[in-house]
Amino acid sequence: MKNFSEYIHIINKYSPKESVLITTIFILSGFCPIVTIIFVTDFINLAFYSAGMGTINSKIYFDVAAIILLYGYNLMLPAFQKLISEKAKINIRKKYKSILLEKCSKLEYYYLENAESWNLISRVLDKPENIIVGNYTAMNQIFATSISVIGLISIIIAQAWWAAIIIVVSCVPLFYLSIKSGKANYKAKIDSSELERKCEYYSEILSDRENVDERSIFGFTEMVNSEYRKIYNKAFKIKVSTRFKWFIKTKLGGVFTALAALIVIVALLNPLLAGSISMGMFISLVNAILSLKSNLSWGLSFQIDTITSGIEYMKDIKNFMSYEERLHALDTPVVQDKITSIEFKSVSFSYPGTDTQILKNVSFLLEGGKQYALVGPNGVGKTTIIKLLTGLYTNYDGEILINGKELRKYSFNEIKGFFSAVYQDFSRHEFTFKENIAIGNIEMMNTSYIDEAVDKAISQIELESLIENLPYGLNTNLGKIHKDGIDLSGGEWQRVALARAIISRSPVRILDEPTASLDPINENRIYELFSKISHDIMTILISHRLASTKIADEILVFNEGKLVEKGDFESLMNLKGHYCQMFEQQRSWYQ
Ligand SMILES: Nc1ncnc2c1ncn2[C@@H]1O[C@H](COP(=O)(O)OP(=O)(O)OP(=O)(O)O)[C@@H](O)[C@H]1O
Repeated sequence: MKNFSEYIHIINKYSPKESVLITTIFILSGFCPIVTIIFVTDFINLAFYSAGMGTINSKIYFDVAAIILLYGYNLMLPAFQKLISEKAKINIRKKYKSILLEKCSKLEYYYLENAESWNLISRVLDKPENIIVGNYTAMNQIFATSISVIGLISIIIAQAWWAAIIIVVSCVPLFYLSIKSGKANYKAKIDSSELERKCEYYSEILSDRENVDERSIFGFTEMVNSEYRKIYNKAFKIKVSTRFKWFIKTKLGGVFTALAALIVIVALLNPLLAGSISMGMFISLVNAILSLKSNLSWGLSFQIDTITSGIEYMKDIKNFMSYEERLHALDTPVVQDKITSIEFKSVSFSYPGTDTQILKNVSFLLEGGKQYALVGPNGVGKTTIIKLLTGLYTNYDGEILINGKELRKYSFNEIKGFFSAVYQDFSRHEFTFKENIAIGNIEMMNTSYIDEAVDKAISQIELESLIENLPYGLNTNLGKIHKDGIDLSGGEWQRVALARAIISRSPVRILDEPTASLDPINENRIYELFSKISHDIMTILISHRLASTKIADEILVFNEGKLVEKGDFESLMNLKGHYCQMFEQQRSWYQ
């Protein structure tokens, strides 16, 4: 019931005018059948009377006008209601969906990496406006039908009370089946949503510009296409077979209601023959019962079904809203002036919901102003260390100290203030060239200092010649969504990401495979530039190209979640351990 009223609360809050209009329309339409009975009865009685008298009673014109108005209202109702519902949907999309999106961006990181919670998040964010307005409309429709049924039953009770009971009782199986159907349909939606997301992914592979080269060179279009069709059919079957099964069941339930309506119509013949109801009343009651029957057996089951699914959706929303948030997740980073040390003390870590220990009792000390490199084979936990360090996961054992203070004692925006980063899958923002760099320093972005800072970052990463060739210089839109957008090469995008990291005032720079898209000459140049501008800054570089780690003050070598070696290049080479072996192997490629 609480979930049920939540819809009313949401629409009242975010689209109050439309909610009042929708309710008014439906209340009026609920009274329509009863008022129609009154006028149709009067009209038929007057028609019979006029025929008997041989003269038309002028009151009949008033009845005709009222009946035309009522029919007109019923005719216009769907279009009018659709118009208002669309407006309500726009409001909900604008106001309520942005609340859901904001919640999403505040969530603890593990919800985004966990498949189950990610499925729920996708369901919740999938067009909430349609579900919310659809449910509110269905509720009002049921309210309107209830008004009509109560009105009709009150009239019928006066003629034959047992007939009214038959109508009410005949609705029970329909109600029951509709509720079951709504639950089953929502469950089918949950089951099919994961498959639908896979379909979306396959369709992206088939249509994205980014995938076009691989698609044509490997010729996997048909393979992906057939996989897409297979999964689409599976999802379609889950949804359609459930819908079909429950459609048949609810329609069978509707047969009860139809039979009951016929029994009541036959039963009303008695009072008609006994003269206790007029011919006008009989005809208009039959008319009303028939239209109510189709309303009950077709409309009502659909509305109950919608509401039951909607209640399940509201449970999802509640679960989503109860997901833990990261405090200060949306706050701008607190500028941190300096870093003196970062220390991992016996840190062990497993990703939430998994048993595998990714980091095993890892300890090391990093000092401010120095350059560090984390190296090791794939999957040994290098990026995981960065995730812990930047506060994305806090469920580790041991201690992580930043400037001597345990990381969990900092607020999230304080932690963010320590770091700037260039990740392996760095972002390619569809903004202008200048904005792509400037967002690295949000605090400064809207001040007059930003132009100077952007220019400095551009010159430090030596991007001037690239900008000279752009049609609007720094104001050129980058990416594909803008009509005049210019796409950059992978290496050029990566250098823009590096400039973004440089403009940030944070004292620790994380470079996770930052030069993977650069040619060797540019890569070398970038590391030289970085070391030149990084005197009072700590740099943490993750790289598989071991030549690039030579410049680091200290190299930390990881294997199977453990720190196995550390030292500068010379000492690690002399040690002739893991690092030396990997380095020699890479060197042999070039000989
Ligand atoms: N969200 C997650 N949930 C569960 N396991 C994860 C998650 N993210 C990463 N892992 C696992 O943690 C291990 C370490 O991953 P990590 O990305 O830290 O390795 P890495 O050393 O950076 O590897 P690479 O050099 O390939 O980038 C991997 O086995 C990976 O499968």
